[in-house]
Formats: sequence, structure tokens, C-alpha cells
Amino acid sequence: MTADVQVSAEPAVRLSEVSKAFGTGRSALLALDRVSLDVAPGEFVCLVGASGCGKSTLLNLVAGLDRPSGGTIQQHAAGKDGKDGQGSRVALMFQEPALFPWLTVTGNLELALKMRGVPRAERRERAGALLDTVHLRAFAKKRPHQLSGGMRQRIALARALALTEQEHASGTVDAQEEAAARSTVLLMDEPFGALDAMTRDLLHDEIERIWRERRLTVLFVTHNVREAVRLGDRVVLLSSRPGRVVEEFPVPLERPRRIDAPEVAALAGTITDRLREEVGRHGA
Ligand SMILES: Nc1ncnc2c1ncn2[C@@H]1O[C@H](COP(=O)(O)OP(=O)(O)OP(=O)(O)O)[C@@H](O)[C@H]1O
Repeated sequence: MTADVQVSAEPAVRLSEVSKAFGTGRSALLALDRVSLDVAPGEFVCLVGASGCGKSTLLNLVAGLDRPSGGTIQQHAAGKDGKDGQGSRVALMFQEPALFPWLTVTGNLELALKMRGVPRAERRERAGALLDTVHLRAFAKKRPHQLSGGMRQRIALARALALTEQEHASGTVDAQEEAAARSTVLLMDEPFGALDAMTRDLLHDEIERIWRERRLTVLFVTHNVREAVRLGDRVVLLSSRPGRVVEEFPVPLERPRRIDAPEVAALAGTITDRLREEVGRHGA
């Protein structure tokens, strides 16, 4: 089976009627209600919605950190044998970088590579390559507290990428390897929420470049509708709790986009109006 052709036709992630309830009986809280969503390989999808509508819950389910109460989540990856879900690579990145403070920048990345089973002899070089990707090679020997917030988030991004690395030295990129890269899913939960506007702008450029170069599939949660329009191929609007997909907005704007461009503001305005309507309906 030629995995690349078949896999590229499949969504990288498919949620079918996914529900999630916390607790049982009368005290049960329904966080997600029959959410269906396909994310294509190489697509950048942003999820927006009111606070508490279940965005983080959804990412946690896709990451496999929790199990849905109903419905199914499938991840299609180009595993060696081409089977669905085999060789699937998912990495999560949060608002807090959560780096180990006692390790250097390189040490943090090497640890992630070790967790992926990358042999010791390769780790230093691959950590260096990841630092090149986020333009922080010069800070390899620093510890997290010696970096700015934006730099720490770039290291967290490099670490997330490390967690999607393959166990073997990749060498040349053949079609199957490329298809596997496309089905690498990067889950980002408000990764830039704590940064100042200028640093966030820079990181938008950075994540867009890395997404393109590595052909990643990205599922990105944000409160910031403009950020969603700046980055996404598609913006998915969730309802107030329980989260359901209310509407999807394709973003047909040429890249790179500027967050303050009038066309970004216009589409963000439309989505925000829809979000307000939704929040109003729930009396939140
Ligand atoms: N482990 C849990 N146990 C019980 N309730 C939970 C748990 N995790 C989340 N919830 C509840 O599920 C709902 C959805 O939470 P979630 O964190 O997914 O929302 P969110 O959209 O990411 O919110 P925010 O935008 O404020 O970060 C909330 O009402 C929350 O209190």
C-alpha cells in the first residue's frame, strides 16, 4: 500500500460525534456535545469559543490524555504499515512553556528526544537542528529563567516538535516520510496567550513558517479571534458549554497576513459577532 497517496486523502484527525461528560448522574457536566470535525493533513485549524466551552477538553481528547464519553476520534497517520493510527505523532503545547528549570535549553530538548527513543548519539545534533528551527541556537546553554517569555515559548515549540520526531535518523525525506510529517498533529492550547502583542506577532510569523516548512497539521485553540484569522486556514466556532460546532469559517486570505490588516479585522468582526450571538443565547 502506498501510504502517502491513501493517507493524504484521509483527514489527519477526524472527530465523529464526540461528547465528553465529567462526573456521573445528576452532577454530571456535559463539556462537549457531539462534536464532529475533520482536520485535513497539513491544515491549520483554529478553534474559538467562549470561556469554558470545552476547547481544552477537545484538545486533551485528541492528544489522548482523556477519553471521550461518546463518539470516536481517529488519527490517520502514515505508519510503516500504512494502517490508520499507526505511527501517529501528536504533540501538545500550552500557554505555560513548562520547561524543566534545572536543565539547559539543549537539555530540555534532549530529554524530549530521549522520550521519543532517539539514540543518545543523535540527540545533541537533533536538538541543535531544532534550535535552528526556532532561531535560538545561540541560547543552547542557557537555562529557561535566563530567557524572555517569547524565547521560552519558542523552546516549548521546539520541544513539541522534538516529541513528533521519528525514532530513527530521518535521512532523506521520501514520499512516505513526507506523508508522515503531514499527519504530525501539533495541538496548541493558547500558546501565545501570555505574551505581549509584539512578541506574539513574531511568534505568529514563526509558527506559520514552521508549519509550512514541516507541513504540520495544527489544531490551535485561542480566545483571540484575530489571532485565529491571522493563522488559520479555517476557524471553527464552538458554542458555549456544552461545546458544539456552531459554524466554520474558511479564511481565504493570502498569506502571510498581518493581524492588523483590514481584511483580517473584517473577518474577525464577523466571527466575533457570531460568537457574541452564541454567548448571548446562553446568557453567559
Ligand atoms: N477534569 C474536569 N473535571 C470536571 N470538569 C471539568 C474538567 N475539565 C474541564 N471541566 C469543565 O468542562 C468545561 C470545559 O472546560 P475547558 O477547560 O475544556 O474549556 P475551555 O473552552 O478550554 O475554557 P477556557 O477558554 O476558559 O480555557 C468547563 O465547564 C470546565 O469546568
